Amino acid sequence: MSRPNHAEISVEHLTKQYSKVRAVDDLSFTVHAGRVTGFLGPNGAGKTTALRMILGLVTPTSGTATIGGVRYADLPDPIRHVGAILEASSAHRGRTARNHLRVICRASGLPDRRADEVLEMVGLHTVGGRKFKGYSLGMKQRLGIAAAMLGDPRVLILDEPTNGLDPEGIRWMRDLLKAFAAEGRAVLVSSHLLGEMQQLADDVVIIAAGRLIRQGPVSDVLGETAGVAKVRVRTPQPEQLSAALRDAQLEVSAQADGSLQVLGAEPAKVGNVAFTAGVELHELIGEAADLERVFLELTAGKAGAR
Ligand SMILES: Nc1ncnc2c1ncn2[C@@H]1O[C@H](COP(=O)(O)OP(=O)(O)OP(=O)(O)O)[C@@H](O)[C@H]1O
Repeated sequence: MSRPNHAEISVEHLTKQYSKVRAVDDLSFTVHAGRVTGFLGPNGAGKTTALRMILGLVTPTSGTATIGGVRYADLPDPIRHVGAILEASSAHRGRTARNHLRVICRASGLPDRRADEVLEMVGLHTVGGRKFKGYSLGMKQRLGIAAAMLGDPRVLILDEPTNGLDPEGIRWMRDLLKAFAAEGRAVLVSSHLLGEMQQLADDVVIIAAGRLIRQGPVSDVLGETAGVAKVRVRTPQPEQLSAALRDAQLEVSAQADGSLQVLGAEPAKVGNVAFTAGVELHELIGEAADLERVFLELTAGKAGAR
């Protein structure tokens, strides 16, 4: 067997049974180096439990989670391999951000200057001397990322990192994580915000009720459910067009605003059907399947919270 990439996360048959709840159920997936992997599932799906098992904070009932082939607990110098944020960063309220990071540096055998380097990376260098208690939630999130990056890790694991960030902060986070992955590192980021993942992730792992629903490149997962692609079309001859579209085996429904919605077709197909039927079009808009709808479709009937 070839040795796994040192930044690859491999989850195999991971299961966590609490007394009554099976929080994670025979879950297997791989997080590849050089890619951002979105870990998606409704609230209570088991994301946090799975991440905590990868980080050695929760003991699995069965199964394994390894990073570069090694369990987290067996990594010789974990801060240099894996950076993680499990919740908005917390620090001593009266301590400055810079001192907070320096404390971690000293405890981990890293040079003090590393604190300033990561503050610069996350755009907090001008406020590094301010006390933590004055930090906004967005600044705390940035500080959390700074702390996760101290050891220049090959792997970054983040649980809902955009919670509390404003749109500018979300864009910043997205660019940072993409740049991190582009350097050949692995990024695993959980979220229940699907639209956000669509813009951030290269791959997705979708779970519900502790079980794997889908995994793969975002484009494949969206493509698989191309049937949920929608086209909105406006015409002065809606009856004629509806009939022609149904003849072409497409699903059509009239909308309250007078337009028609066609499911499972590309705009070109709808345009072609209209042209062949001699129907005039005033509007033709394709709406790509978004992750939100794919997600609802894939997890239908599989409640997240148990
Ligand atoms: N320590 C625990 N003891 C008992 N049950 C737990 C424990 N931790 C989690 N659970 C249960 O396991 C299930 C999965 O929880 P988990 O927090 O992993 O989900 P999640 O996908 O991260 O959800 P959220 O997005 O809401 O954080 C839930 O039903 C939760 O109540």
